[in-house]
Amino acid sequence: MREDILRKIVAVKAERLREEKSRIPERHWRELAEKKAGGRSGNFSAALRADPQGSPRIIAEVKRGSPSKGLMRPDLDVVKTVSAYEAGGAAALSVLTERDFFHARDDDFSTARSSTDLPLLRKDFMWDPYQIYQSVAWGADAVLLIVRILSDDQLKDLIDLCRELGVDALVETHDEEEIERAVNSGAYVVGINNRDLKTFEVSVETTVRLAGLVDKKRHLVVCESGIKSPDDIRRVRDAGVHAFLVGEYLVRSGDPVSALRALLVSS
Ligand SMILES: O=C(O)c1ccccc1NCC(=O)[C@H](O)[C@H](O)COP(=O)(O)O
Repeated sequence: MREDILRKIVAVKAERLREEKSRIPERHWRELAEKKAGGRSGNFSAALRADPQGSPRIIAEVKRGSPSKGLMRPDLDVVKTVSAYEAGGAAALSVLTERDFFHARDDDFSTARSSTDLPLLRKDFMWDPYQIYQSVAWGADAVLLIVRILSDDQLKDLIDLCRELGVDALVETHDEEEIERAVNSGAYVVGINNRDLKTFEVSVETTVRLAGLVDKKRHLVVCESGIKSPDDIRRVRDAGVHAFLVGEYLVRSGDPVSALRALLVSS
């Protein structure tokens, strides 16, 4: 069986981070982040909270490629994609910023930021406060924290730092144990990723199974990965999930406005 892809990604990312830190010290990002702190506070989580009878909240992802699918959209135009997601009714956007496995370009996040006022999630592999300061300095409303790559202390410290800086943390889990660790570390927005990191198989049944473990009155739950039809949304929505993170289905659709609208009227 294949090795968990996260280990590989983190090893490559650690090298990139070392190089980045040698060029730009943490102080630079910290000072910028502290100036911006609280400016966009709570935007992301507020966008995911909705009237349970209303349409589903969708976080639409800007995604050029992935470890499971390779380079899907080398031609992806971030400005046009963001504008289509806005027109289609996305509640928030996710922008992948990892270069080696997800083929992100250096300016994808800044281009998205200057193209929309919708809440933006920086989706990357993060374990160092440096990356959180940098995300806030870039104008992120939320950052991804993946439980599997963090110790309990790291997770708690990063969630606390996010709170101090007024940025939401989408705390991503894959199984029962990780949900418990996320909740015990103070996560408010809990993501459940449907992708098996060893086989790359995706099944929305993962969210259906795990969502029951999260108290929906105290936490927001986000279903992540593998959503490719209105039926998937219907199925998961019945489990009480607040929002859905959708990438591949939208970037491959050829018509993201219609694809998003179809998902939004699915319940
Ligand atoms: O997308 C992958 O292949 C992948 C592999 C290993 C770790 C993470 C991966 N994806 C990150 C994501 O969580 C997704 O980009 C996001 O949930 C959207 O998923 P999808 O709608 O299936 O593109």
